[in-house]
Amino acid sequence: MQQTERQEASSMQPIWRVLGSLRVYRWTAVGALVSLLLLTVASAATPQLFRWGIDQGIAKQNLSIVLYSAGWMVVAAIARGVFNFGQSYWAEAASQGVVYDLRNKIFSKIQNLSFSYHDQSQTSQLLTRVTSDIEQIRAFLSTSLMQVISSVVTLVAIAVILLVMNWRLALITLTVVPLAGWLLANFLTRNSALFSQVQEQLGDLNAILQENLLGIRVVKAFVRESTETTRYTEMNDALVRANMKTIRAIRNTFPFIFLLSNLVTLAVFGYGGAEVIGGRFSIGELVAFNSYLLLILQPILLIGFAAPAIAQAAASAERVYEVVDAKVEIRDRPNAVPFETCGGRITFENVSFRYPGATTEALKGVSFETRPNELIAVLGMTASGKSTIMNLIPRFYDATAGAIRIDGHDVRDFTLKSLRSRIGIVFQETTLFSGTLRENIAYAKPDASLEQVIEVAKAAQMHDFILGLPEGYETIVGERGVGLSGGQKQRLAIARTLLTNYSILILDDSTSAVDAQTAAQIQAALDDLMRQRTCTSFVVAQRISTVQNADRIFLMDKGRLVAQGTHTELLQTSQLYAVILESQVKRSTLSTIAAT
Ligand SMILES: Nc1ncnc2c1ncn2[C@@H]1O[C@H](COP(=O)(O)OP(=O)(O)OP(=O)(O)O)[C@@H](O)[C@H]1O
Repeated sequence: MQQTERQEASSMQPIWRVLGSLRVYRWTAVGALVSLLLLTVASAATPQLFRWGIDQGIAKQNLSIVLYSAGWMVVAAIARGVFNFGQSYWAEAASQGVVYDLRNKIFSKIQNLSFSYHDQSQTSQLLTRVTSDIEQIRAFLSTSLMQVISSVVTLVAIAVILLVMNWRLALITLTVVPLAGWLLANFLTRNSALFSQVQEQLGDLNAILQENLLGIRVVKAFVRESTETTRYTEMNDALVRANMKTIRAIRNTFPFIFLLSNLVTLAVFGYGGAEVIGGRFSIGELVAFNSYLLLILQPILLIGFAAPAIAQAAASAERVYEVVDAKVEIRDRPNAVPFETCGGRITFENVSFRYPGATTEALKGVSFETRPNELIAVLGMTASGKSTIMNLIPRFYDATAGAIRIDGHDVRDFTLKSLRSRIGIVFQETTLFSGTLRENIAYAKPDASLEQVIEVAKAAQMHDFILGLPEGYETIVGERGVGLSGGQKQRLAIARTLLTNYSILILDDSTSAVDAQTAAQIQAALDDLMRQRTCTSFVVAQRISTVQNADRIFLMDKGRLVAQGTHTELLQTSQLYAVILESQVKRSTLSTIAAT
């Protein structure tokens, strides 16, 4: 029992937190609340006007009172309209304010979350949180919350009025309240899990859609359209089934509430009619009583409809706060200092690393030190840990054991912003943003002049291609660079990085999709830049030309740094190097033949 109470309390906790965020918009919320109270007064006054019109006007054949009461009824109706508008307007304004803040908060949190969080969370689930979960919260604040407050106020006001008018009849009427309340409470306790399930399934459905949109080319290439459609349809069916379950639950509860109200109407009419015949109650009072009976049912139903929405909003709020509260694993240390000058001494001290959730280590006891202005090529079989080394230098992840230092300072002692802005990295996979080619190249430096953009595009062997386009640098590229070849995207990514204020440059297999000749041209242009501008450069290398140009080669195997030295040295000392090189010579010869 205690445990259930605790669970309920904790499941409603996010709702209290949402309510707390109304503090920022307290005056708007107060406006909504005051309008709501005045609306209740106007509604509760109307049956009294009826009573007055019937008892003092119609029964006593006094036309002026009939007209007066009718006139006041019109005034009450206008007041209801005005206050209704006021409460909807202000409630909407407050709810929009809260979700505006929440949307911004969750977005900026997503920007700050570490790589490991994004590795483990589904993009589509995050999308659902930012869109439909936040919408549930908005609907709760603007509608359900108002419904509940208005219902409670109306119930209390009407109960008092009824008790004053005729306490016996009032007690008969008010029996409907606890009974309907009990039915509703039962309904909610039994079905709260169902409401969360609906939200989760909506997230899953979005996940399939998103995955499919991103991978639509693969789907088509492997002729998996019908399987994908079946997968989506099955999930869609499950969502409809869960939704229908909630509808069935509603269907099983609400008819009983209506039945209750009808029974009470019967009792009021029977007992009230007898009171009127006995002369203890006027007809006007009975009519007013009946009107109040209708008014008392409305709040109960409203609470009934609001309750599932509140349960859904609580589930949504919990999911939203889960992201807002997620721990940012990689952050500045309290006394972090800016990374300003780079001498070029990058040291890995017995570094081991295991990706969160992985069972094996991606790096095992890696140690090395670079010398100023060195160009390091990192070579190794696939999955040997090359990219992982690159990921640790800008602290995309922190080493599980050991330390990484730049000029003797632990990278964790630098502020993240300064560290990352001085490291230019070109990833293996390229992401472009929707916009022009120029905007994409100048992504990290939006105020770069066209000359600067052209300069880096030239270095990345991209300039001639761009000039050949009708719109040149103003050509729009899609969010994923649709319309550009893999090699063109990679070159654009290189240009984008070259425009930053880097002093350490990391090229993670970033010319893998570029033909050998162009890669050599890029390499030649980069070689100059690397030697002039950087303190140290790393190139995850696939090409012999890169390896030969490098000052030193690090050879990785199964997470270990197994050999290091110049090309000539490694040829003599490492059998693995010879094997890898041989496979690359073959690949290079094949691509040269293909190119000619
Ligand atoms: N985000 C991640 N989460 C969990 N494991 C990962 C992640 N990224 C890489 N790994 C694992 O870490 C190991 C090293 O991967 P890494 O990407 O560093 O290899 P690589 O040498 O760069 O490979 P490739 O040449 O194929 O790019 C692999 O076993 C890989 O499965």
